[in-house]
Amino acid sequence: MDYKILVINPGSTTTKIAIYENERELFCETLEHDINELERFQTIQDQFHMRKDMILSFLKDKGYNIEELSAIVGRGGMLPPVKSGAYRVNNIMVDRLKNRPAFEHASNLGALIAYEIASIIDVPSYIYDSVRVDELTDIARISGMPDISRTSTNHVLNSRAMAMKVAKKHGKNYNEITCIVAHLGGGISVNVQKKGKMIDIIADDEGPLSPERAGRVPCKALIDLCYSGKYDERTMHRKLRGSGGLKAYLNTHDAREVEKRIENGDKHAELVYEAMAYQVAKGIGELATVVEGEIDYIILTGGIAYSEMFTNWIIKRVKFIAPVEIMPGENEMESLALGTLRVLRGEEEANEYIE
Ligand SMILES: Nc1ncnc2c1ncn2[C@@H]1O[C@H](COP(=O)(O)OP(=O)(O)O)[C@@H](O)[C@H]1O
Ligand SMILES: CCCC(=O)OP(=O)(O)O
Repeated sequence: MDYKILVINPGSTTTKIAIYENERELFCETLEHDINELERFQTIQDQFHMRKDMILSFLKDKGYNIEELSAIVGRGGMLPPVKSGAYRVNNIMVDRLKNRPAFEHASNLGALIAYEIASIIDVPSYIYDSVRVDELTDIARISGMPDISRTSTNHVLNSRAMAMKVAKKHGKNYNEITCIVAHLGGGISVNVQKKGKMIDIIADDEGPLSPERAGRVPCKALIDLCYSGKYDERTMHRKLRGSGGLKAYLNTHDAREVEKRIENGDKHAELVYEAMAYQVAKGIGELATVVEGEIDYIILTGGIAYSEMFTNWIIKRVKFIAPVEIMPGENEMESLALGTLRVLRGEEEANEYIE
């Protein structure tokens, strides 16, 4: 039986869409959203109709009939912690993402738009390997402050897909290997996957600085800044996510632009950019202790993994731990499609979302 799957992946300034017929990609398109147009909306949630309508008109203009779709999958958003794999989108998930997401993020729209379009044509909608997959061990949850329990938010979809690819490349089963994956994109996350489970992570506000995020910063100074009266809450959040990291130090979140400056002799750019690699390497070292150094592969993936300059800085610091595999780019659209295909074929069961 043939299946056609529409994949929806909303990012901060783009919505990527693709249609897969079984394993074959029929097309993949990035719909760009004008930054001035996005600023018209108070919240990301308010962009729902604009993004959904844009997808539907794109499909219509290109002659794709949505009635032919077997299922729709969206990138999973900021839910309370969930399991890995697929979830069928239901009313409870929709209510959570619309009204009480863990925090605002463009990916919250993935499930919502998938559900809305799927209900027009009466097919199922799913999310797969949500950013909120949480398989941390009990010991990893202790933060040092009883009011704050550690939880997991990271680039699960691409990180798991790359780990599976590397396992396959070496003729091994994903569930047999232990690896550390660093996703090097606009946001950076590092995670350790032991025999199919992502048992600890270093990401986001606990992680390395990244093109648009501050990462882990000294807490006492951060508290002082929050109460300094200089910045409101929204601005402080933006300093951590959106306008932190390379953007704050160098006024660009494009790693390629930073590399051009370094090639032209900009020593400050070099210091900050190498600090980002240094922090990624430190994160890998830290997670290596979680599995007592027993690691089969370290995997570098995401857009910045295309850069030899950047990956070489990491490799020189971590190659004593395990062999390093470079898997540049991200595999999110294919991973969403293939995960859904396994569900449609009955090779994998979708979880039911409950709270
Ligand atoms: N060839 C390259 N060399 C260095 N950096 C790159 C290259 N290609 C893309 N990047 C950087 O990758 C980052 C985006 O990574 P990507 O994984 O595509 O995004 P995201 O995780 O934000 O969806 C940007 O900082 C971009 O400049
Ligand atoms: C670290 C959680 C996932 C995430 O932030 O995704 P983006 O980098 O795509 O925003």
